[in-house]
Amino acid sequence: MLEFKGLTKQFNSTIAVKPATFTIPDGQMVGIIGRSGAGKSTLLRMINRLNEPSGGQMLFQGRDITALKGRALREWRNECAMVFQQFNLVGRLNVLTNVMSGRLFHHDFASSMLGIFTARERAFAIRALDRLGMAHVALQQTDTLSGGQMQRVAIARALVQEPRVMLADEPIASLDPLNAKVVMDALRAINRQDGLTVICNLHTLDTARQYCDRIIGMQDGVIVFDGTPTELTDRAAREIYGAEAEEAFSEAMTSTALRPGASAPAQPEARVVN
Ligand SMILES: Nc1ncnc2c1ncn2[C@@H]1O[C@H](COP(=O)(O)OP(=O)(O)OP(=O)(O)O)[C@@H](O)[C@H]1O
Repeated sequence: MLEFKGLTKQFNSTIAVKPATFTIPDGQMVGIIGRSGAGKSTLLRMINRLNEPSGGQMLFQGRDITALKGRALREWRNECAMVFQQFNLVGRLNVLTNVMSGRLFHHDFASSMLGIFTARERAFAIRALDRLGMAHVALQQTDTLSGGQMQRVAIARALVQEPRVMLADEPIASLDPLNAKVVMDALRAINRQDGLTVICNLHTLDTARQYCDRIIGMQDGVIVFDGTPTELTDRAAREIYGAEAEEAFSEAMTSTALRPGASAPAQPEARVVN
């Protein structure tokens, strides 16, 4: 369980995230939505401490994440795998090497510099690629792949970290609707099959509605909505998006091709924040 207790972030005069208090139970798939600048990325990046909180506390299974330093902090970052909008892969390396780089935390400096991985790690990486339908390109140079394929490789790399939480910062923002569906299906399969908590920032309203158990809506650094997709009425969504509502709604219309797999979403704890 991830607990946020008055977690806040200020950049100079901008309060990007105002004190946020909420809990994410293990195994939930959470979508964070809101207009540009609402604080979504800052909130997500505080979880793995890529953004250092300015105040408040964050606990994972009762352990204070905000207090971690040195190796303990690196270990937490390894447990908290992250996928990014721009994939963050090394294009000139082959796919398998990119995936195995997810194991670097488990290596000493010398073996990581030399790129020495065990046979077990290679097999693990191939299995992760296979889960994402990408094992056939394991030895291909990464920059020859399409965006959707690259994001699947990035997810495979995140998986070999053996994470306890998966963070995804706009994972489908650079993809066409078909690839976006493949990537969201993969994230949801991982969530359902492994019971892994997945927290993702999403621009597309109906993607959040279709794939997430729970939606958190942010506006000007404040969580203004926290509930299930069915509780996120059009009226509530318009309030979250404000002046950008029409854009969010038209994106929803153009992405109706996104239909997740058949399994029904688990019922999360839900609450509407006014
Ligand atoms: N490193 C930074 N330095 C200064 N201000 C920042 C920094 N990062 C974010 N901000 C500010 O914090 C606020 C929240 O930004 P954030 O990127 O979290 O929003 P967002 O909802 O993720 O937006 P988008 O959807 O456009 O990515 C914005 O006003 C932004 O300008």
